[in-house]
Amino acid sequence: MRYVLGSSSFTWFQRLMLSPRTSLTIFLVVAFVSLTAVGLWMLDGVFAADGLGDAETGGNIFVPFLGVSLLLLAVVIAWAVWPLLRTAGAPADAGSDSDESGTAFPPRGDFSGGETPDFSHVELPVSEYALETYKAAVDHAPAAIMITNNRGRIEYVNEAFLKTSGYSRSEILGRSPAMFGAGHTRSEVYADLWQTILSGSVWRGEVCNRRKSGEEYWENMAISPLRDRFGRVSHFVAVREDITERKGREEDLRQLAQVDALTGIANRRYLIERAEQERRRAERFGQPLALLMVDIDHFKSINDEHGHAVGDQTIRMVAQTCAGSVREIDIVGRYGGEEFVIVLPGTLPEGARELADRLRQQIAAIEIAGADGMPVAVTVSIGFAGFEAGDKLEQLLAAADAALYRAKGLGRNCVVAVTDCLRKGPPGDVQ
Ligand SMILES: Nc1nc2c(ncn2[C@@H]2O[C@H](COP(=O)(O)OP(=O)(O)OP(=O)(O)O)[C@@H](O)[C@H]2O)c(=O)[nH]1
Repeated sequence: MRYVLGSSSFTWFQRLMLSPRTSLTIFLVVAFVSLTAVGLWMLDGVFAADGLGDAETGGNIFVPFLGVSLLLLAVVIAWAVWPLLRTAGAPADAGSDSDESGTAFPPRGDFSGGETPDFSHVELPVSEYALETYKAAVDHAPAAIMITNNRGRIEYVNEAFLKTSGYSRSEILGRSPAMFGAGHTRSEVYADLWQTILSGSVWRGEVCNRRKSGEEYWENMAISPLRDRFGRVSHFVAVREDITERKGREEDLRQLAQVDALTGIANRRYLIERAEQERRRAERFGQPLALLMVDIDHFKSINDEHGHAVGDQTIRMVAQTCAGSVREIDIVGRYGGEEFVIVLPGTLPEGARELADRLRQQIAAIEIAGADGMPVAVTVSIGFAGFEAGDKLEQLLAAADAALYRAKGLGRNCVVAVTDCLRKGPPGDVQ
């Protein structure tokens, strides 16, 4: 016999019709009425002879027969209606655990330690019709639903799950949910997931999975433990929503917020944010940090002679050359119109000079066709500075800028390191 908790969605009439107790009652009532009718028919001869019986001799046996029948009828009806009267007054999810014979089930929860069991929940019998309705609701729910047992094997997936994952049911059932992992989710996320659901709570999070086609997709998941009637975790139900599109939009917004539209490298705002992170790291751990400031020489002339399209193309190519010359951990950003900043974590001034020289030469070798079809000469001036303890980011930027200014003064297409004198402002030593 199957049961379900909570009866608030059932009308009295439905309860009445669903209860086996009611069916039995109806049967007994019909039986009593039939018996009474048969008794009357059998006593027909007596009535025919004596009317309603012999009052003097007390020979009217119909009256006690009917009395006993009605009494039994009243007892049976009371027996049938009493549980409904009791449960009707209780909250929707309250009552007592009982099966159709009235036997209490072991209630949920851990009752070790001599606690009084809580019999406040009632379990009402559920018809096959109701169960079919619930199953259809889960089967065709718009969210993907998966049920795994407590050994981590998949026991159920609904239609939406099959559609999202691209697998057939037979390819999924009995296997581990790990089959969907794209391999990007950090192990701490899974550790947190298991810790949460094994402690009986609901875990919510975003996970990157892989469809059967190999395509990766993002899902927002809520996983909750299911307990059996003895309070033990027997299954886990996961409700999953495909959020790949939303993630894509978020990524687009992130790109817009961080990336310079013309060049594809970091924009000024993001550059400063990342540079500040690196400055703090250098400060805290006493690590070296260098910063390069790169500026295209006579860029105004390029614009004027060849037009803005060629000017833009020049900016793009210089940016790409800068980005292609550095390590993954370095940060390249567009600081101004034709000015770029390169942040070099863990780099001493010697290393910065080496990179700056190489970069200057690579940029001088860039080939861009001008408006007249002739190559455009592109050179850059570079100033650089090493982080000194206590430097604020503005000071570090100003130091590199001072060196760049000096490089321009020296005739451009050269690299200059900042010196103490340059840091202090007045013109000084040039390297
Ligand atoms: N095509 C194009 N031009 C830009 C962009 N941003 C700034 N500029 C132009 O770049 C030019 C920069 O000129 P200046 O600051 O005088 O510098 P310069 O001509 O490179 O001279 P030096 O730096 O002293 O060698 C200005 O004419 C700006 O209008 C851009 O995104 N695209």
